[in-house]
Amino acid sequence: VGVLMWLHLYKWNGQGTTEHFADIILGRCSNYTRIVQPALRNVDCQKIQEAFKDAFISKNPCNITEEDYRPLMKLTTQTIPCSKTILWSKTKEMAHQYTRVHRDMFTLEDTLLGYMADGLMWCGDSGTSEMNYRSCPHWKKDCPNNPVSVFWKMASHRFADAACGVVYVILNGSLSNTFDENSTFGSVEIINLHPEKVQALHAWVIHDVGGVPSDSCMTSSINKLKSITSQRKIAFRCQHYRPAPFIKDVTNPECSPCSSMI
Ligand SMILES: Nc1nc2c(c(=O)[nH]1)N1CN2[C@@H]2O[C@H](COP(=O)(O)OP(=O)(O)OC[C@H]3O[C@@H]1[C@H](O)[C@@H]3O)[C@@H](O)[C@H]2O
Repeated sequence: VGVLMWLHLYKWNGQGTTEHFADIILGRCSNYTRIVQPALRNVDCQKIQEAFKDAFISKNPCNITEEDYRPLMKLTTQTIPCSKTILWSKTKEMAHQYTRVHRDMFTLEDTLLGYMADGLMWCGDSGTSEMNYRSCPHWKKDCPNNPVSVFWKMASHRFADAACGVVYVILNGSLSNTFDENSTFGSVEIINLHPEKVQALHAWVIHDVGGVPSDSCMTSSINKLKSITSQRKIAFRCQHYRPAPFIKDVTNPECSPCSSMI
């Protein structure tokens, strides 16, 4: 029986549920609603923890749906001021350095939902109420509709759906496809921005310090992003930066910012 149990727990190719997952969710929720955003102090973190677990516990981890997360979504609705939404793609660390300096702006991680889940893994299995700490489905090697991938797709969808005013996106100018249509930004967020609420998308393209300042706003992938936004009746603007001035917003003689309207 032991071997069968071992096989049952180790059958996936992805990392297992983060140790103390439920306690981390509860602790992060309390921290966020008391310290990071006290305006949310009336949120019930116990209920949120329960709703998060109920989304995937005792369910097949390859057949999770956005519906499973609806109760959690209802408990974590949050209003972001217009022109304060920051999206990112392949620039996670840079985006969070920026919002650590510009505290009035929000990446998904700076909202309660993203703050609680960032960096964690979680999955369960039908037929048991336990979390699987040994392994969880890998989105490519096992299945895309696993608890973590469905969560980020749903959270990203909702984050973009709620955005208004000017929306910013931080992209990586050091990659050949600075804009990747298959990324979450490219396949979920950009298509869920509402033209009646979002006037413009401003892309900040960051290229390596010391790297040759390519004119990374004129690449084919950025032109693809521009064509998608104009088809959706959303104005587009692109500026490219070196990391340092971008983060500290200091003027930098050679590139302050190197803007190019396209
Ligand atoms: N911890 C977070 N993870 C993710 C966020 C997010 O906000 N926080 N995501 C997605 N995401 C997960 O990160 C990788 C892809 O990143 P990466 O390839 O670097 O970029 P993506 O465009 O796919 O996704 C970033 C974009 O979607 C939201 C966030 O608001 C950004 O505007 C993939 O597994 C996604 O499911």
